[in-house]
Amino acid sequence: MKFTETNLKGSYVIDIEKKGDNRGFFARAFCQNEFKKHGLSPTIVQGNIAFSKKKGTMRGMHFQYPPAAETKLVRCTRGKILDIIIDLRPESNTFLDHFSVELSEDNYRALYVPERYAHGYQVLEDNTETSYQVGEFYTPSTEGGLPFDDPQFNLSWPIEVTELSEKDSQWETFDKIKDELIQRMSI
Ligand SMILES: Cc1cn([C@H]2C[C@H](O)[C@@H](COP(=O)(O)OP(=O)(O)O[C@H]3O[C@@H](C)C(=O)[C@@H](O)[C@H]3O)O2)c(=O)[nH]c1=O
Repeated sequence: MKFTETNLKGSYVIDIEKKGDNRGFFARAFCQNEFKKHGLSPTIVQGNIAFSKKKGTMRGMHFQYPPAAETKLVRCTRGKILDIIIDLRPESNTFLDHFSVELSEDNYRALYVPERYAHGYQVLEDNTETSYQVGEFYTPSTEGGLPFDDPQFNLSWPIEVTELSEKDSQWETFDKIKDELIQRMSI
């Protein structure tokens, strides 16, 4: 696996290294030892699949507050997404900066999202499937979110938004939750 740290410390784009033969290829997609060597948490407690029917569908921006903050290892196993993360660690030099990357069935790319980051993505093709492993149990009582179009972040989504959950249409903007977020994200 090839680990490339993004502009946001601790978050990584992970590419596979294919071993091809007459049948196709083989590639390692996760390894506890390699994760540890690069300083990534190797803990996985749940694995999730999300299927989105329609191009333009938006999911995010989501996070869990400590003590249930979670790492995510995100992959797009069918179709294509534009994935964006926002650094919500108050002590970080890149607090409130974001990073975006395209993940697709063709590029086999994964994104490792550290704890205390917001995460979201837009689906770029019909019938897109994401598959991701998380480092903490789903804990709805600690769930938080920000609007995908929060003016604070000026995120650049490539296409028109066609579908959004009710929950994701109701997150308060960063401006409104700033104090609470900084307090709860401080460790
Ligand atoms: C995330 C999650 C949801 N659910 C349930 C709650 C609800 O009934 C249904 C759909 O949940 P949501 O609307 O939150 O699903 P979704 O909007 O796809 O949520 C996901 O979005 C991306 C961007 C992330 O980063 C993920 O961590 C996760 O928050 O599934 C679980 O049972 N376990 C889980 O881990």
